Amino acid sequence: MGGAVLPLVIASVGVLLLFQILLRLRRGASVQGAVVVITGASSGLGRECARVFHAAGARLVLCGRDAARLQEVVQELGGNSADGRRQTFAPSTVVFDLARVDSVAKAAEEILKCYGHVDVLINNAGISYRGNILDTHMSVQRDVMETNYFGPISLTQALLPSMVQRRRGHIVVISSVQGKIAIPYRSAYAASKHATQAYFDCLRAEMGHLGIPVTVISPGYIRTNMSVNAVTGDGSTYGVVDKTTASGWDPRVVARAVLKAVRLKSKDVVLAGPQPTVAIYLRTLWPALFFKLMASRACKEQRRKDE
Ligand SMILES: NC(=O)C1=CN([C@@H]2O[C@H](COP(=O)(O)OP(=O)(O)OC[C@H]3O[C@@H](n4cnc5c(N)ncnc54)[C@H](OP(=O)(O)O)[C@@H]3O)[C@@H](O)[C@H]2O)C=CC1
Ligand SMILES: CCCCCCCCCCCCCCCC(=O)OCC(=O)COP(=O)(O)O
Repeated sequence: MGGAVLPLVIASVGVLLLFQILLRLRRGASVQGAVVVITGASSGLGRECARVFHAAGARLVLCGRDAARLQEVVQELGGNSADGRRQTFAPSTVVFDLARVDSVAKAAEEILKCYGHVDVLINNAGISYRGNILDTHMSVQRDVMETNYFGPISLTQALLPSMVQRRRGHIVVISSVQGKIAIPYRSAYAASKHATQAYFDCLRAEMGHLGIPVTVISPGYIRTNMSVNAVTGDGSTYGVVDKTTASGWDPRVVARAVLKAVRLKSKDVVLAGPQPTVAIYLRTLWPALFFKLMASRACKEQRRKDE
């Protein structure tokens, strides 16, 4: 009896590893010719997603606030072309400000006019924040919420009816590790990402029977301009490249993971190293320790600021 245990364990581990390898090898559905809308496509992760989805043959609608910077991306990606392997398409652009929620419905109409429908909406645009709660204006808390939460959900709700009608479509949102754990001096940002996680989890459940998948992607730090563009407690721009951002993941790696998640119709994906991943589990399994660690992190950061 005892002699049979070891081979059984080895066989089980082998089957599990094989299963993992097979999971990794899955390619999922193609995005060739699919209409993919990307918000925040003018820089950072959105721009890399534009490159990756364009190369995969998607018909892109790129969104942002700055027409000139969006055009730069269009120029870089080039016009329609076809080689032996794949046809690529010149992207369209739609310019609008997600924080002006009343303008989003009109933007959605413009987006729909590009190709008549949307196959994949990637809610990527967002802004971060740096500040302590005591010194943060309520207007800043609201503004971050408008850009990161109300804007994306307005766009989603404006595009959903046409997806429901076609019984086709896919909603993706770029949240953050901070949609799963809250860290000190990020109240506005973490709150907006927690709200995002909750809304899109509800949407996934409600869209399940209609066959419209919802994917929430939660990256850790990514090497982009996000810390430079972050807003502070008084509404001014932070303007600093944080060490954590500079040493973050390469946005190309994250963009490829976004494409993979779209192809596999994944539900919830965390793209982060061991520390943030462990922190997410700790928050649920051992909250008291997690809160202690966050309090000590807050003290350390405060001391650093005081020095
Ligand atoms: N960088 C990081 O460490 C991480 C980033 N993320 C998430 O990734 C996403 C992309 O951020 P990232 O690329 O890093 O940052 P960037 O600052 O490089 O890009 C942000 C993009 O969002 C757009 N944007 C900002 N505000 C608005 C608005 N009001 N209306 C329309 N578009 C807007 C910007 O467009 P423009 O200014 O040209 O109008 C820009 O294209 C965000 O949702 C962010 O929360 C998640 C985890 C980590
Ligand atoms: C291996 C042992 C680990 C023990 C775990 C201890 C807990 C450590 C806390 C780790 C906190 C991680 C925070 C990660 C935050 C993050 O990745 O945020 C992503 C962003 O959205 C970045 O935005 P920002 O504006 O904050 O730069």
